[in-house]
Formats: sequence, structure tokens, C-alpha cells
Amino acid sequence: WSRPGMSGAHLEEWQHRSFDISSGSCTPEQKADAYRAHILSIQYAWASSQLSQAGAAGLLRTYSERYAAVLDSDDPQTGLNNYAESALHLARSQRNLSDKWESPLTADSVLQIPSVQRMIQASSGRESFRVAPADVDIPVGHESRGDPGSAQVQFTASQAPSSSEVNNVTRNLTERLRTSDGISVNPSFVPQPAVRPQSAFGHSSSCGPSGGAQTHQSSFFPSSNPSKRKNFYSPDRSVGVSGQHGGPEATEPRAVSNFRTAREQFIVDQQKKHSCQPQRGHPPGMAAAMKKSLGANRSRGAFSKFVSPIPRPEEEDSSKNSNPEPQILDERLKNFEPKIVELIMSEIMDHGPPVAWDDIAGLEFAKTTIKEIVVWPMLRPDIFTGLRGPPKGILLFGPPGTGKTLIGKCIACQSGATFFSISASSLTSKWVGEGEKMVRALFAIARCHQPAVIFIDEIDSLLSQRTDGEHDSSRRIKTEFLVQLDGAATAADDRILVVGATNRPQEIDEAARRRLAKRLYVPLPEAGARRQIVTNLMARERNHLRGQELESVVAATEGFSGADMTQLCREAALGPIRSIQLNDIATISADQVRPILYADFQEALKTVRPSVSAKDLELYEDWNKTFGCGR
Ligand SMILES: Nc1ncnc2c1ncn2[C@@H]1O[C@H](COP(=O)(O)OP(=O)(O)OP(=O)(O)O)[C@@H](O)[C@H]1O
Ligand SMILES: [Mg+2]
Repeated sequence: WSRPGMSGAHLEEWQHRSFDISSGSCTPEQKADAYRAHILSIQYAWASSQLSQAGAAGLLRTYSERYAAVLDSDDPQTGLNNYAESALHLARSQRNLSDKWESPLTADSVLQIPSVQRMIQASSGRESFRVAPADVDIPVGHESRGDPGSAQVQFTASQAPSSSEVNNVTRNLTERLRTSDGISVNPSFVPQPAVRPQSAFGHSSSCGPSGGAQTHQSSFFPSSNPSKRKNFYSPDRSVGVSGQHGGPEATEPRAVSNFRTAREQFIVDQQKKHSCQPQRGHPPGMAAAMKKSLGANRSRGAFSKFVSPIPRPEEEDSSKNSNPEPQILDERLKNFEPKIVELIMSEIMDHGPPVAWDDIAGLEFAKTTIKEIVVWPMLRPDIFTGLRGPPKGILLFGPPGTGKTLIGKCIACQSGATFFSISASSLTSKWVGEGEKMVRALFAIARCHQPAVIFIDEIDSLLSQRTDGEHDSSRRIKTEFLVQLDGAATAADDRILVVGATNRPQEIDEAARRRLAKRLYVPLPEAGARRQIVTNLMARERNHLRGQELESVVAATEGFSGADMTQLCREAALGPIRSIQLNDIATISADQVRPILYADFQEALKTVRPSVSAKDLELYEDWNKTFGCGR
């Protein structure tokens, strides 16, 4: 069933899960987790095209039938994850003031509570369960009646109800326990009494589907930035994953609430932007949220319900008609371990606070060159072809604190390309062999998201000169990087740009230097740039800095880096605060704080010193003369 090229890691993972399930030492909940994780891994392999459609369907059929008998069984004795356990767990974790107190509620004792008995009878007669909280007839310890947290259960009745009734009852009980304790419950999370919890694999409807799907996230894409990852699963397929196999009860009315979280609203907005495909049975936001929930690895609340991974026939059809692009992306990434892909997708694509070109003072040459190389070719790839094609690598070098990282952030905001901002440390893993894989996966993912910019800050730590004493794994990472850089350069139509930044250009390997063809010096700010930094920063604060005084500050800060200038302004801004009496600081209002004066800058200049020495500066200028691309 497996397609050629399917990773051995997956097979191993499945064997491992199989072992977990068959081991006698784990708790029922752990087993239930393992079962679900097993199903999830099959789904994942299918979604990332490591398994064929037929293979996945076959595996899922086999396993889901087998697991359904035990997983969500109505029998509280044999069912691994029965609802009574979850409900009781919730009830048990409600505590009163004493640390030593423990709830005596158990699966057996709760059934004996008279009100539970009444509800069981009501449920078998298909009556409403709406009973006021005061009806819960629990004699409580010695005083506080009606507080489920401190309930002492009285054993009275002996009638044993059927297990499915137990499930219904405990779910309702839990609902009431939660609401009466002031725990907020999203209306869409509350299960409807009319829907009986049958075996989830075979025939159950997705009761309370929105709640179940919202609460758990896929372990594969745990973090934000859904728009970037939207291509990983096609929307149709993922809806199929969570909403299928409804059976006869699928037509029952569902609990759909109008409430949307901000995240769901965001997903809805994103979907409106990209496509307007209607989703079956769910509001569009819900369907998008389900993309991330493949049925396993979710919280084991009383309301969690397993959804069968086998798609219905009509959903299979619709997934065939969907946009083929995600499929291509999956194909290209199928040789990479999902965890590595996940790591790169979640940690590397970075959108910090926006930075505009005007926020970077001075550095006109570097800014113009970068616009020429990065921004325009991204906007007009048709003009920048052949000899005009952009270089594949840029190196920004210069003293510390001169705005190299700032330029990287600006490229991220202004270029319109997919921006990968990685630190060398995230590429160097403690596991031997993982580092190269990370580098390979990084470039492969970048190829799938063209045009792309890969920004590597402090690139010297990754590409320093190869020495005899260095560790083998770091040498391999470096080699892989050079190969990939060249690979990116040889595929003429790839639009991937690598931007490296360093304040130790001398340490960069000569092979890497060649590949980072455009080497731009980011020097200390000149007088004009220093003036702009102070003006920009002071514009946000109340100050009385006159033109002449500003010039004096600029003149006094020769040799300061951009970061030093920022530090100076911060120090000066503290001047007015320092002039306040210590006793008044708690009571003074914000507008009573005096404006920043020139005197504050004079004070600050006594403590803030340039961080780059003249000797260091000489090294940078020499390197720039030898290898730099400046005029
Ligand atoms: N040209 C500049 N214009 C405006 N602000 C600047 C400039 N250069 C530096 N700064 C200020 O200094 C801070 C540090 O700059 P940045 O992190 O870009 O330095 P860097 O060159 O990456 O230093 P390092 O080599 O140590 O990593 C910025 O956040 C910004 O506040
Ligand atoms: Mg930096």
C-alpha cells in the first residue's frame, strides 16, 4: 500500500504504536490515546501522500473497525475512554478548601444518586433532562448542600441502568456541574441529549461537532499562522476527515452556535479571501478549524468524540476536484519527516511588527541595492530575467548594532515574499544527522513557497571556516548548506534569495563567501542618519530639543552605532523620571512628567559610550575593501 519513497520512520512509528497498544501496563486512557494516535498517523501519511488513497482507506477500515469496538464502547467496563470516566474526572477535580479532601465519586457511586436515577429514567423515556441544579439530591458532607465539589454520595438505589444511559446521564450531569460551578461552557460544546453516544467509528453522527473540532488541535500544526499552512491539507479532504461516516443519524439537527472565536473569524476571513467554496454542514470557519483536527491527540473531555477518518464517497469526489496545488506541495515534501516540516513551518515563517524602509536611518546604498535585488524582482519577475536575474545570496556585514537585523525585518515586511527567518541554532540540532535534514527541508519548503527569502542572522556561526577540530555534524550542516545554496542557484527559475547577516565577516568560509555574491557593508550611521534616529525616537516622546541642541547631540555621537543612539535616547528619556522625588513617583500623573531636555542628553552622554572601537571599525572597512560590493 505504501508508495515508493515512504519513510521508514513512519513504519517504525506505527510499530511503536502497535506495541503501546498491546502492552499491558498502560492505563485505559493511554491506550485510547495510542489508538487514536495510530489512526492519526495513518491519516497523516495519507494527507502527505505517503500512502495511496486505497492503502489509507484499507488501513483505516481495518483499524477503525477494530478500535471502535473498544475505544468508544458503551460498556463502561470494556470501553477505554467511556464518558463516565471523563465526567467523573471533571467532578473529582472540583475541590473544597481542604487539600486533603477527596471526592468519593466513582463510576458506581454516581449511579446510585437518586437524581441520577431519575435522569436515567427520564432518558430512557426520551424526556428532557432539564432539571434545576437544586434537584441534584446529594447529601453533602455536613453542611454545604448542593455544592458538587464537596458532595458525599449517599448510596441508595440499586437499579443498574444500561451503559449508554450512563453515558448520557453523566454527560448531562457534567454539563450541569460545570455550569453551576461558574465554568464557562461554549454553547456549541454542550452535547444535545437527543444524540446518543454510539460507537463513533461506525455510526455516530458528529454530535456537537463544532465543539469537538474546535477544542483540539492537530499535533502537527500546533501554532498560529494558518494562512501559511493552508496548503498542507486541501480543505475538502480535511472536511472529509472530520465529518464523514455519519450514518443514519448524520441528518439529525446539530448544535451549531453563531458564536465564533477571534481565531475562527480570522480563518473565515482568510477563506473568504482565497475561495468561497461552501462547506457541507458546518459554518465555513468551523470547517477550516477542522482542517487541523484529525481526530486524535485531543483533550479527553466528556464531550470529546472520535470522528471516523474514512471519507464519505461524495467527499472523496469533491477532494478530487479540488485545487491540485496542495497535492504538488505534498509530493515535494513527502520525503521529509513531518516533525521537521512542522518545525520549519511553525518557527521559521515570521511576521514581527512591521518595519518600513524609512524606519532605517541612513544606509542608503544598502537599502537601494536591496530594493534592486529583492523587492523589484519579486514584484516584476518578468523584467528581471537572464543577466538581470537577481543574485541568489546576499551578505550584510558590519559592526554590531548598525541595523542588519532591522534590514532583514524590513525585507520580510516589504518584499511580499514568503519570509523564512531562522537562527543558526535552530538548524544545528543535537541529533546527529538532523541538522542536514533541517537545511534540506528548509530549502525544499522554500521552493514550495516561492518567491521566498531565507534570512539567516548571525550566519557566521553556521558558515564559519571549516577547521580540522570542528565537530563532524557541524561540518556536514555547512556542506549541506553550500550544496543547497548552489542548488538554489542552478535552478534558474527558482526565486529563492538567501540573506545572511553577520558582524564577523572574516570568519565566513570562502566557499560560502562566493555563494553570497552580493556583500553589502552596513556601516556606522553618519551624522544625517544619527540625526534621523534621534528625531524619529524623540517624535514619540514629549521633548524640548531645539535644532541647535539636536545638532550638538549629533556632533557628540560620532562613532556611535544605531543601537548606541537608541540606547542614548532611552537613557535621556529617563532623565525627567530621575528628576522626580522618590516619594512622588507613586502619585505623579503622566502629564506632570517634564519633557526631555538637552540637559538629559548631556547627562546620558556621560554614561553611554560607543560600542564599536576604531580598531574594529578598521577591520570591517578592510574587509569591505577586499570583498565588499560597495562603491
Ligand atoms: N540604521 C538604523 N536606523 C534606525 N535604527 C537603528 C539603525 N541601526 C540600528 N538601529 C537600532 O538598533 C537596534 C539594533 O539593530 P540591529 O539589531 O538591526 O543590529 P545588527 O546590525 O543586527 O546588530 P548585530 O550585528 O549585533 O546583530 C535596532 O532595533 C534599532 O533600534
Ligand atoms: Mg543582528
